[in-house]
Amino acid sequence: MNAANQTIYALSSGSLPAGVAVIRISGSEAMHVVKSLAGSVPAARQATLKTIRTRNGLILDRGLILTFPGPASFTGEDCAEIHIHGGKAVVAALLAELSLFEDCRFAEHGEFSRRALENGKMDLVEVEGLADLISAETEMQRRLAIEHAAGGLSALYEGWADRLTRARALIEAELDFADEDDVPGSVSDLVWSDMERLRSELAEHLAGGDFGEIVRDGLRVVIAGPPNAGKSSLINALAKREVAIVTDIAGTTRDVLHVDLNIDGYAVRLYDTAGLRETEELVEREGIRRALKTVADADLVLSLAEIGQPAQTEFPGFTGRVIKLGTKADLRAGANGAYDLLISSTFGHGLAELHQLIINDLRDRSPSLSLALPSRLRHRTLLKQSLDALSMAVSFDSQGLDIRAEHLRQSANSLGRITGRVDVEDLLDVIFSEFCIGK
Ligand SMILES: Nc1nc2c(ncn2[C@@H]2O[C@H](COP(=O)(O)OP(=O)(O)OP(=O)(O)O)[C@@H](O)[C@H]2O)c(=O)[nH]1
Ligand SMILES: [K+]
Ligand SMILES: [Mg+2]
Repeated sequence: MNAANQTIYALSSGSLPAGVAVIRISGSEAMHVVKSLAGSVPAARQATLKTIRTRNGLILDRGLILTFPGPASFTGEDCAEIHIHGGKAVVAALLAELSLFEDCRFAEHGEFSRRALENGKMDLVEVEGLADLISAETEMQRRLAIEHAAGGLSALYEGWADRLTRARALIEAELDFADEDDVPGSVSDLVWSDMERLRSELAEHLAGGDFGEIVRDGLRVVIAGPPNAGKSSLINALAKREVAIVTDIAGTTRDVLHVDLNIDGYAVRLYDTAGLRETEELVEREGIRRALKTVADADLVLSLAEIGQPAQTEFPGFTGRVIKLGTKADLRAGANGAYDLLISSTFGHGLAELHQLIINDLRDRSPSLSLALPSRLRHRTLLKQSLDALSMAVSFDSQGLDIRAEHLRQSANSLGRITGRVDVEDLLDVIFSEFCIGK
């Protein structure tokens, strides 16, 4: 039997020890394995308490067994779950026992999901959404992931692909009858006005990808400014721990450091960087080079300056938003209009207001209340291809109908590749390698 047909098993629950551990089994041998371990196969989808024994009759543990005969299972194959006590030795003993069954082996990364995809239980966007759901750490990441995992986005793409395909069919029908004089032009007009509408829907959706990626990967906020402005003190104050070294020596920070924060349910990755100044010192220069590169890749820059000093507003290669922060406000009284906000990391002043500025920035970026947004480069690339093909189809009146129909076909194909309806075999290894074992 080749590897793809073998029955697979893995620990699907989290790290051990734990109260309960769940071992999942999928494949044609699943029911045979359950019968051998538990003496009989419990009724489908009913948790049943069983004594689990080795093939020599020794008791391994007692636990719940659930069976899901295919195709009504996660993978579409015969599946079983064994819920045992989550002790390391208990789980090791059961996994060792499972390895003795013929045509059974330990699952690879994401192999359960891969089988679900191959058996048509999920499409590619749903599979990616599931991976994101499992790794979601903030509420907004969870909400975005569930849109993908639960099929919201797939339905949108399939609806659009169907619309493109129907339009192409109508255009091709018109081509077939082109010799006959009595074909009304109005069908074609209706098709093209609908395609024009679809083009703006697609463009709007694609534009939401910036925000989708920010929700999924986190907003990149970079702290920048001259040496001793208090950059490292700020990252420490926001992280509530000593992430970075703070001294009164200018040029303390050299490497780029970061912490992940959860601000109002959004993932925010905050970077501390080397102080920006002219210097001949080799290590510091390298630090500054890295700082500027990090700034260029930022979504939002916090430009720090000690109160009284001007805050830098322009950074090479960065066109996004800059928030000017006057630091060490405790040293001098009185606000100065040159800053967006005055803070004191030492005393915690202004930090709540800074949180609010970051939240406002995120809200400004959000295209809509819905999180049915593309969130990966893969989605964006294919959406862009789909949009480009559709734009070609609608915007050149002079080209032949057959060419325009071909553009419609290409546009639908690109959408089909997002959900995996159209050839994606080469992509699968990359996508599933992100998964943990047991998913
Ligand atoms: N009074 C006061 N001092 C501060 C405050 N924030 C930082 N400092 C002091 O300013 C000095 C420099 O702080 P750092 O956080 O190391 O500054 P930096 O911008 O990271 O400096 P480099 O890494 O050298 O670029 C330290 O002595 C801090 O204790 C503040 O809010 N109030
Ligand atoms: K310093
Ligand atoms: Mg520093």
